Amino acid sequence: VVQRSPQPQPNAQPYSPLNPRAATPYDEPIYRRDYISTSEAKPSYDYVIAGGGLAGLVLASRLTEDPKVSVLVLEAGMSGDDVKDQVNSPAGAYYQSIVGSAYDWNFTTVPQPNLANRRISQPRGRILGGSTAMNAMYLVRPSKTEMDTWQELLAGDGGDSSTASRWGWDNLYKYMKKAETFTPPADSLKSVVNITVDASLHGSNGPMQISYPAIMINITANWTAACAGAGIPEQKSPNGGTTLGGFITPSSINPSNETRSYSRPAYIDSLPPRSNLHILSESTVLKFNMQSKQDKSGNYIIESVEYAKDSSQTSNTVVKINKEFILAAGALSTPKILMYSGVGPKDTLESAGISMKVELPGVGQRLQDHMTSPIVWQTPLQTAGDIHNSGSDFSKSKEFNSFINDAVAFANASLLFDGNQTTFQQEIVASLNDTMVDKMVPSYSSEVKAGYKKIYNLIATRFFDNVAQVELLMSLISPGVVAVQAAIQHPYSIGRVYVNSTNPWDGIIIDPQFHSHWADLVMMRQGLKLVRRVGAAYGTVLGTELNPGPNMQSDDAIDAYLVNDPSNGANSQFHPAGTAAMLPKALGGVVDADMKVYGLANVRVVDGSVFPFEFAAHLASAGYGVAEQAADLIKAKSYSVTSGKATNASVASTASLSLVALVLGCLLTILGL
Ligand SMILES: Cc1cc2nc3c(=O)[nH]c(=O)nc-3n(C[C@H](O)[C@H](O)[C@H](O)COP(=O)(O)OP(=O)(O)OC[C@H]3O[C@@H](n4cnc5c(N)ncnc54)[C@H](O)[C@@H]3O)c2cc1C
Repeated sequence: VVQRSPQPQPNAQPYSPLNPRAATPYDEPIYRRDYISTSEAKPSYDYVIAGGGLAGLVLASRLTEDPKVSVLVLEAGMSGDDVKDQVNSPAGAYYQSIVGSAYDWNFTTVPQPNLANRRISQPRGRILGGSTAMNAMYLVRPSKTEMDTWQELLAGDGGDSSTASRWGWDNLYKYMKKAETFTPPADSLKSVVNITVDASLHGSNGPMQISYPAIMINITANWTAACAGAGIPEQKSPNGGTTLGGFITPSSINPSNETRSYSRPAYIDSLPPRSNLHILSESTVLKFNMQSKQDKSGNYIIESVEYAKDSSQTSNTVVKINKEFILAAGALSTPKILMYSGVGPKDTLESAGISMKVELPGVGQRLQDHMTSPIVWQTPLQTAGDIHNSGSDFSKSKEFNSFINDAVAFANASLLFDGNQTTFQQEIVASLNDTMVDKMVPSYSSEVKAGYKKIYNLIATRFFDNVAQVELLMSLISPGVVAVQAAIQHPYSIGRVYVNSTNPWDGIIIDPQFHSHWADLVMMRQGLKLVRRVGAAYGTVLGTELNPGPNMQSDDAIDAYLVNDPSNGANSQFHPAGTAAMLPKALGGVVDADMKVYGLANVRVVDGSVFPFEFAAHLASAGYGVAEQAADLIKAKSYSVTSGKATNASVASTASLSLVALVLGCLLTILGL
């Protein structure tokens, strides 16, 4: 085990708003005063946010920087105070995980026909902090090519080219950096493990702490060399616009106390009390209510939101909206709230018996996820799992509890096919036709289908070699074994989430249609072959291959393993996205570049639902960037239910200045001056 020298503790200092250098004051009850009980909730707020997860807490924190603005966060899950030690410990993500507990929504998909009818597990955080309280803490950004493609998609097909650039690389990168404070690894780690660091690619003054664990397992030392041995070049500038290559990625770890840095400690617990911010846990948002009339632009105005503690509550609690309602319930739950409020695809709402207010066919569509599967070897060397199982003093130390997997590599199609990818690519491009699209896309809408076709072509051409198709991740969490996963990054399969009742307490139906496009299985199979090449380059550090096993060499055998094996075959990497995509409406979009839901005057979606396609990255960094930018957009211009229009912040302040001038003028006249 390589250990880093002790980190300097931050000097005792008063907590200023979002002081990024402050250790988390998690244990100091004084900082809990933003959390209220149901009876303390006010009848109305300027902004009501559904979901206190990644995006919801970023928004709550940023919007209440203005003391004149009032915000209520409604979080379905519990606060998490009872499990804070489990959540705070990075290694706790493996050894005392809240996945599968009452703090998890414990979603599963419907049986997936192309995966031997397996139901695929989809954990999601049901706790303040959302999925950032249970995630694996990898900090990996999407690539410039992907972000700039998002911008391009927003600018065409009737989109707005003047606002599209917000979602291109330059701007989103600025906001991803705004969210973070980066601390480089200690020299003692760098001298053993090849970690390439360019601090200029990271933020230096944001609430999220981005760093490295205090210890790394020796096997990690050979990661980049083994990748190079398999033909994957080292990525020397990870997270700065390109991801292709092998590297040790930073994690969302607070190095001052070796704890998980996630949206709650970073954005809320580090705040001084704010009387304008109310956070209500154990409060599930069920639906929103809109006025019967449309405004001048033809959009419906939302006037209230209904929520309840649980299904035994006899009538829902209603809170009024002064300005806007923001959906931040995550990619699997945000579309559910839209649908139960009467906004969504006509056929879904009709068959569920929900009265349709706004037809928006893209709601719940475009569901995609990264699928992953490992090769597992025995190893004679010590793993984190061995240390954990030993029960030694070291296994209980703060240093060991900071352990987290962080060796990754991103490979494009030429690497996966050893330079022979052209035929595969041509077949993918050639297989796109209307018959295939009608079969693949579970929607009646020509707009949703147009979006699928356009993005499919971009993935099959522009992304094919310039952007990673597969991520490799090394895991050392189990005793006696090393696992390296291959996770497909740009699936061609597409699915949906939908509802089939009028009762919002009924579960969401999740059908990603995994592997419904033949190319996804081929890409995963090639990924596993590349993993074996990395394993071979590792040499004697890795012993016998346990899974799928040395006998499974043919394409058919690997495919069968991926399809059938319940625990090691293809499973979710837990990155669902796209169900309220930010795209032009003509491409099946649900929100515009302002994050406003088409057809609604004052509802925005700010969470992983808005990503228009899967990025070749873990999704949290992009999520923080999106939420940071959303806060600025809302601060600059937001809707007022009273005035019935959106007001520009500078116009608002000019208006209030004019009012002051008018009052002063009247006073002076009255006084005869
Ligand atoms: C097990 C796991 C491991 C992961 N590992 C990584 C990783 O290593 N790196 C990475 O970058 N990403 C990782 N991710 C993904 C990342 O955490 C998510 O992409 C990110 O948290 C999504 O942010 P969000 O704001 O969209 O949703 P969330 O963070 O999930 O927040 C949504 C919140 O809304 C609440 N909510 C839902 N419905 C309602 C309702 N009706 N009313 C009120 N509240 C509601 C939820 O309880 C939750 O708190 C992982 C995810 C999981 C589950």
